[in-house]
Amino acid sequence: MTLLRVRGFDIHKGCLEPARQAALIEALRPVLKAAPLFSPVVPGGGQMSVRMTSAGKFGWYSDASGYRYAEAHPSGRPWPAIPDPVLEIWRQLTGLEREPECCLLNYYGEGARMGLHQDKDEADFSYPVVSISLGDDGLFRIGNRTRGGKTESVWLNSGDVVVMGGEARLMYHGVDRIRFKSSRLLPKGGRINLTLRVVT
Ligand SMILES: O=C(O)CCC(=O)C(=O)O
Ligand SMILES: [Fe+2]
Repeated sequence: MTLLRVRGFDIHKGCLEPARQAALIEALRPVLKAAPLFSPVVPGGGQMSVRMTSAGKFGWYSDASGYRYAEAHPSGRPWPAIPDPVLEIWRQLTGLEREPECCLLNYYGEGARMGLHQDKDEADFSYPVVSISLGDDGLFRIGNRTRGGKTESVWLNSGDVVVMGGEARLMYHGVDRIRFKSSRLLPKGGRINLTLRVVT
């Protein structure tokens, strides 16, 4: 495991060994069953190429009227609890007493991407966002605190964990593309990214 620091983003390469990655996928199965993936509509009216769901008290949600945290899945059912092996990573890397209230699960299938954005729907930016990559490689792009300017990119591989805290907390970031089927963790291919967030 090596720590790479890019513009304040702490990138823990190879943080999770293969057995731990497989255990995480197992722990996520019941989450996906209770709260199936959906494709959010964005305020402009388009649909995200990433499919998503959440675990925790709050889930991230978007429709034509905007982005927000919601207390229920679009089905109307509450979000399932954040699995313990996921919380364990938060505790290990942040050392914080406070626990995340949202685990957003993004699934990137072939061709999916996520445009540059800031994570700013949370109330307190002094808490970091912890991002866990599983499955196919994803090209993560890091920008600045404001839109535009030079960016830097780094490939995130299965088992990498990024801590976005401090100066990085409000910096633009996104995923340009994935290398579909570069990993065998997910039988059908694709990339799962989990982001752990303190919301309120
Ligand atoms: O997929 C990733 O690595 C980043 C996801 C992300 O930035 C987000 O969900 O806000
Ligand atoms: Fe983000």
